[in-house]
Amino acid sequence: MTADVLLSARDAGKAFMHQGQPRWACRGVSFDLYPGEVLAVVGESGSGKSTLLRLLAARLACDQGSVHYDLRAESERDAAGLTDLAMLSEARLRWLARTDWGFVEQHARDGLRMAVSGGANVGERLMALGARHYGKLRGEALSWMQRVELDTGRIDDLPATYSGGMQQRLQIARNLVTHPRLVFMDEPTTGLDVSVQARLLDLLRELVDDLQLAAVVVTHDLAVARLLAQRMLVMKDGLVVEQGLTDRVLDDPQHPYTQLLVSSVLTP
Ligand SMILES: Nc1ncnc2c1ncn2[C@@H]1O[C@H](COP(=O)(O)OP(=O)(O)OP(=O)(O)O)[C@@H](O)[C@H]1O
Repeated sequence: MTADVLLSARDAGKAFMHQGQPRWACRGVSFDLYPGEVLAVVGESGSGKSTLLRLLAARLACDQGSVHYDLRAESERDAAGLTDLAMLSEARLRWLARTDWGFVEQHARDGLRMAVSGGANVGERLMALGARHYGKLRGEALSWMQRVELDTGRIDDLPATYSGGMQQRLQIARNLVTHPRLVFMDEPTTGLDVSVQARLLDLLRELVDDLQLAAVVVTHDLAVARLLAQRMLVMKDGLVVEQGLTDRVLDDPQHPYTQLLVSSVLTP
């Protein structure tokens, strides 16, 4: 591990009980993610992508190996550097998840608070950081709504009245308002209309560039990986079968499974 690494997985794995026996959903995953870098995790349904993402975001505990995160910039008093997430208290992990990390769910309603307005959804994470000034919170919410191209006139509306694409934009604003260093995304554009998807992907790419965000993006869509990620992991049956620079993996796939994935997209 080098000093620059932001997130590091070492032999990470998770098993679930299946018919009385542990069955590995993912195992032996190792990689380093650097600040500002986007990593895509691709593979077919059931290959273990979402489980891996949940391990990385400490929503699940590893049954094998470990995940480490660079805590240094998280607070002035912390000079711990790369820290095993398993060593952090629940409260500390919650704090990380609300401030230094974002998590964009596939279904926006899983990542939004549906009972409060769009503006409150954005302001809430700032309140977790201690912001209390109503005017400033509203100003930040307005500015983030503009940034993700939402109609600011909808600030007081409940998210349920937003379209699917708008809800996803709101979820993104809610996650980015605290300027996290790392964002986890689980199929962020899946299920949206193709034209909505394309614009949302462009927006995500712009935000990632502008904010110098590091991100781990789970997707079954190689085009999403191509557009957003500099590096990618290919998963099959819970194992990483290939990893490398996105262009290299997609243009010159080495593993037969990656070759199949790539050719299935190219072949009409
Ligand atoms: N909570 C759970 N309990 C039991 N088994 C689980 C659980 N979560 C996932 N699994 C199993 O782990 C394996 C990997 O699932 P996972 O959801 O990580 O795959 P995925 O690649 O994200 O698939 P999808 O794209 O369909 O979400 C599957 O066999 C799944 O049934």
